[in-house]
Amino acid sequence: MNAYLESVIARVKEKHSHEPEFVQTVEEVLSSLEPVIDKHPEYEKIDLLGRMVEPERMFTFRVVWEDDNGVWHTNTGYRCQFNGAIGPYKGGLRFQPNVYPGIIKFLGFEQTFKNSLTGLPIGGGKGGSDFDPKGKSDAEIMRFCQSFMQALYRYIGPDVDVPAGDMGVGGREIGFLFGEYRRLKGVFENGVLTGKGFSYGGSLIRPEATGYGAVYYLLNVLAHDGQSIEDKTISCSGFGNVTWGIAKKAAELGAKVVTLSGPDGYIYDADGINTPEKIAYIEEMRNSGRNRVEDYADKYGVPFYAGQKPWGVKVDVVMPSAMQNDVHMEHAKQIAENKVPYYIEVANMPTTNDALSYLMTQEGMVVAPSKAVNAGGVATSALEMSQNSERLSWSEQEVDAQLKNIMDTIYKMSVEASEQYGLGYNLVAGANIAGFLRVADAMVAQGVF
Ligand SMILES: NC(=O)C1=CN([C@@H]2O[C@H](COP(=O)(O)OP(=O)(O)OC[C@H]3O[C@@H](n4cnc5c(N)ncnc54)[C@H](O)[C@@H]3O)[C@@H](O)[C@H]2O)C=CC1
Ligand SMILES: O=C(O)CCC(=O)C(=O)O
Repeated sequence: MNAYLESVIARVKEKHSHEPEFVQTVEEVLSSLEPVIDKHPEYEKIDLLGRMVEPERMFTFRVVWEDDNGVWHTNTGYRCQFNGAIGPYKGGLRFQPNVYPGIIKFLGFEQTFKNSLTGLPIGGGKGGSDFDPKGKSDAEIMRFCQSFMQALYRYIGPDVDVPAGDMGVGGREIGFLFGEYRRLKGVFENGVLTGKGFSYGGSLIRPEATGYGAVYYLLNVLAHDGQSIEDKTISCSGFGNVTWGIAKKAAELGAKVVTLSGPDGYIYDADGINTPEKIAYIEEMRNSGRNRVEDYADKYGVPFYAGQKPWGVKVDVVMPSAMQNDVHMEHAKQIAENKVPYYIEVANMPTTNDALSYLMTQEGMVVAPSKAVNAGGVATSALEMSQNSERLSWSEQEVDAQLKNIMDTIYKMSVEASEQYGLGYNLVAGANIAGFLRVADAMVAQGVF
């Protein structure tokens, strides 16, 4: 391996051994950049890679909130402003009990390259809290969001840092966060957050955008092989915002999602989760805060497999869409044994590095990386920022057409970058290289920073 590249990875491994998710993404991305780094020996002198793996700024804050019984609780809030070379920091907030700096940093690092791939002026950021939304009342969620924003509002802004949703943060939370920001600042600065409700500056299609974008990306992959999406079966994990968007678009195009999962297990619906009622029920389950997918099996009389993941189900397309490291080596082997032709990552880093390498070497399997596939969400957030700046709202058709165009371009750029560096049809390396080059150019141009 290139000596400079190797030394940066080794340094990250040593320095961040207590943050395995961050080490994992750095190793995955940097390893695939070797042909680029070989071609640019000048990067070493300006320590471009060393700078890229160090967040520009990261901070933690105390979030105190009162529950419905009058008991006070203390959580930790985080914001990581990872890389602002190509635009204001941009990325979601995650509320989940397992959130710690390693998760926020892995997400911020991925976000930097993903945002670059969109071609839009957005830098990489991420944040969140170890707060557990499960079982909380609306009033408790509101008080938590208000307290979170009280600590954060001085450090964000439409041209500074623009948070949005991620796991555990959807339209309801963004509404509470925005209300508190407006109260504290005394200005109607709605470009400060994305994923807002339409009535106060949200973009049409943003709720669906990550899932729709993933399906638009899949259409490109299928077209490359002369295939259509019609009648394809898809297995998804989770039953959150992203899975909902995939199911909705897949149904519209004649394909069907047949699995959902949760921390309790997975369900298999052979008929497909493809009626408006079933799709709306995904949303209902997510919003219930129960975090139980078994509810779907109870309602629709389909099999539920307690404590298991859906990766052993034979389908045409696997789309892990819940969380990081959902697919391990044992699952990768099941997917390969089932001769699944398309492995399309959707959640951020859903595959362990060994499982990803294994899948990428399977004959007859196309592997697509999450930072490209799920970029439609943040891209549409950037379109929301544009609409807020213009003080206009675009039609559903306009946003959707732009989203589709962005996803087509991301696919094309990834293919071209991979070919240009002699890697053939490697969508994973192609996305990493294309995302890296834009950030690298901007960092080189901006000097020591
Ligand atoms: N919301 C967005 O616009 C974007 C989200 N993503 C990524 O997509 C993934 C899903 O995000 P969202 O759908 O927004 O989150 P969400 O909070 O709406 O849904 C997450 C889902 O994961 C499930 N889940 C949690 N722990 C689980 C476990 N141990 N086993 C199985 N399922 C589990 C939850 O039950 C829930 O259904 C995450 O990796 C997120 O970072 C990526 C790009 C944009
Ligand atoms: O819409 C956004 O700003 C962020 C979406 C997100 O969190 C992600 O792309 O992982």
